[in-house]
Amino acid sequence: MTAVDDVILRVEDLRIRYEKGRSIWGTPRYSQVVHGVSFAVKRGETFGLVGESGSGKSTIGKAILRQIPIVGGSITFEGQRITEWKEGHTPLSYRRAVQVIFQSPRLSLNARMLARDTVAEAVAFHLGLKGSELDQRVDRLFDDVGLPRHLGDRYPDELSGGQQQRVAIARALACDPRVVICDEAVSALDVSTQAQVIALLHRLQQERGLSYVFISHDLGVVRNLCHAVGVLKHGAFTDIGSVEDVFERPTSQYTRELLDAIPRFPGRAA
Ligand SMILES: Nc1ncnc2c1ncn2[C@@H]1O[C@H](COP(=O)(O)OP(=O)(O)OP(=O)(O)O)[C@@H](O)[C@H]1O
Repeated sequence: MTAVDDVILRVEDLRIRYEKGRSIWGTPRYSQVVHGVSFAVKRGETFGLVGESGSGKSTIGKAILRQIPIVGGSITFEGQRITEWKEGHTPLSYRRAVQVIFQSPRLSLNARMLARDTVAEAVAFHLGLKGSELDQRVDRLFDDVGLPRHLGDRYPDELSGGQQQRVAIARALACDPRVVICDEAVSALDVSTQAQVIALLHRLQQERGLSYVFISHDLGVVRNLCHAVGVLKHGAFTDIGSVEDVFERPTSQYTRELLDAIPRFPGRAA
């Protein structure tokens, strides 16, 4: 059994709907996209959310980030029920503790800001550092994500996709988060760059004790990086459990079909 303290983030019976237009009387119409999803993310581990496009993966990520309202259920972070906070009143401490990395760093980075300034801005905002202290912290973050320091003088468009994603990771790490939501964070990268970024995420997890919610449609990648996984279909889990259980002993036909679609899996990233 999981000790309560092992769990950093708990999602219980989460239900989310989006407004889908209005009736001729002006009454809002809703479409429910997440139907009672529950899972726990352990400290220093990775929980994978997999499923086909439109199954509700990013919606769950957005709810954890408090970017969208929920209809029912709860989300608890380090014992605090964050879904009880009023909309628009997310404490800065939570926004620091839970960061996100998106699929396209090109879209998430400011095209007119140098890589170094992108990271420095986050460090200055969250940690209030200036001058040489700020410079040293930014240098360390570049080193931590394996980005040569001289690349700090480039704009996003002058960097490769993998380098851009490293800048986005360095920026996300600037405030020492405990949880990082990785929303298709490696999906846009070519296979060899993808492997390098996965190895980087794995190393950062070991070094910093980070927990990840890893959103992906790629089961091979999930098998490599995740400890536990939930397979989503139309906003509900068809399977949930340890990676070994779900991949070796899937209980639903849907998960079996997804697994059959990939021929074989490499071992876990070192
Ligand atoms: N802002 C929105 N307003 C209305 N419906 C939305 C909104 N965002 C997402 N949806 C719908 O909610 C459902 C779940 O979308 P979501 O983006 O969470 O899926 P996903 O599994 O992350 O898909 P993908 O892998 O393509 O990103 C989809 O049917 C989508 O069309």
